[in-house]
Amino acid sequence: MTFVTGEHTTYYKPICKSNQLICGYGHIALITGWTVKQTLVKHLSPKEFAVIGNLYSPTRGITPLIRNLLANPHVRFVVILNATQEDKNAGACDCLLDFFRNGFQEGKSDTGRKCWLINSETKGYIDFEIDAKALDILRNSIRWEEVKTISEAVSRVKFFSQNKNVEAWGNPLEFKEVVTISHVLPGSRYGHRIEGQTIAETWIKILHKIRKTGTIRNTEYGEWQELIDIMAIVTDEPSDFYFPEPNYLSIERQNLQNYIEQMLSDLSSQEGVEYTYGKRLRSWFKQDQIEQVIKKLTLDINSSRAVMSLWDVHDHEGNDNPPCLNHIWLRVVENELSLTATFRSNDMFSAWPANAMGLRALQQHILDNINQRASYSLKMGPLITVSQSAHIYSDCWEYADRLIDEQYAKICQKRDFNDPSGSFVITLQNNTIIVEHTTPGTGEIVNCYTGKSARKLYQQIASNCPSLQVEHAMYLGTELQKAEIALSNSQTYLYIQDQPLSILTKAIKPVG
Ligand SMILES: O=c1ccn([C@H]2C[C@H](O)[C@@H](COP(=O)(O)O)O2)c(=O)[nH]1
Repeated sequence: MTFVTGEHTTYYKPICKSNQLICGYGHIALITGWTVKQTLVKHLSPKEFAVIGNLYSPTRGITPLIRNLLANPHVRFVVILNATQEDKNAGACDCLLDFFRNGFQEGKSDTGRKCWLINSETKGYIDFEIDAKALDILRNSIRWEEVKTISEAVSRVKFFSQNKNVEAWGNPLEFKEVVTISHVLPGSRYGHRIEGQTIAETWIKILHKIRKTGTIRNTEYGEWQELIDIMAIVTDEPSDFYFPEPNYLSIERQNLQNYIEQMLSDLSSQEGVEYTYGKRLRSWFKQDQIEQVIKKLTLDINSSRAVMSLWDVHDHEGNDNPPCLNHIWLRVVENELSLTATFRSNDMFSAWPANAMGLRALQQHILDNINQRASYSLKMGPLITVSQSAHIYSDCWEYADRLIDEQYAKICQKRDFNDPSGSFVITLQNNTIIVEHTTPGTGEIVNCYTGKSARKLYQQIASNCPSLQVEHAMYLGTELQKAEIALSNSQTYLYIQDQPLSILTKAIKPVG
């Protein structure tokens, strides 16, 4: 069946991401890349376009776009607005253009999933469940055009919309979607502490934590899995940033410098470009807040007032894109400068690695300036992010799960046993279990527990040291149980910490 859309009666019916799209009655899809779509819709009437939508990511955004185009065969024109620096960084519009220009081939995603790979310098994926023939029909049936400015986009849409009697290329097509099922384990919802040496390592731990115990909920953007208040502590990110090889992060090294500039500089705002954090920090409140905190700490290194605010009370009124990063605080302790940043809402898969790297660069900038101006030799302390709604969108669950499968076990294997809560030395003396609690590193004794029952001892230790690392606590439990067995069978067993229980030979059996 074919039908004629010249009368503008066919309403666009998205099958994916419907709440993120502005739909109309025309036969032109306007893809705005990273430009805010509201800046275009105000220049157009719903008769002139079929749909207006953003395209952010070449690996995750092109598939839903294509599914929607296949389900709406009356769309015969695509105008792609490839205008901003973010578009250049993400490469999604370039990759979509390459899909139309160069096609696709069978391949694998970075996480090993079979998919259609777009023939492009930018990695772009299309779900393998979509029939290749249908993709070719789409490529041959749609006229596409790249534009570089908002006004050009508007005028091309208006121009194409003058075409009357445009025929649909065929019947609507829909293809199966592979749904990633989540098995959520029980766990507390509020307040989580995650620590890692690098942003890459901390990220995997964050993904693991959210995927295992996060609450699945519906939002205006579709489904996501969320924990509330994740505090992520990155202790040792190197100054030139660690990118794993091959890079599994959701940011590429070549895009980092540009992101850092958006965090540190007051880039002049362009129509359609969302606020940048640099603008909020440098000029939004008619103050350069980065300079303010440098001056504050230079004058008083002990100040607890080194605060920067990004949330504007007016953000409640009619701002469609209020900042996710809201508050930054710096603190010097024992010659280290730490930076703590609070996000009201944080996309932990797609945005957190870039957010964390930008903040780390800001921390370095502030440190360098304080050291220069006040001849201090402060060192970089940890970067701490507090993500209030810490979420992973459902379309990233599959990627996140594969990454967790590949990386999480490796990270757990290379853990050290330096529990900041200290260590425990267990011995048997005078028919009693002695447990000495020592400081990490120097091994000074800070407490001593004595008794005959493993359970009573671990209960005392647990109540005194509630922040023991999980594996350390489990280890202590097994050691204490071994000590109790040896104590109640002192003629048979010898207890030595970290050794298997050994059976006493006659020669070394204790007397009496
Ligand atoms: O620096 C940023 C900017 C945006 N987001 C994500 C968080 C949310 O997923 C979405 C913003 O949605 P609202 O909370 O503004 O509705 O973008 C971030 O994680 N970091």
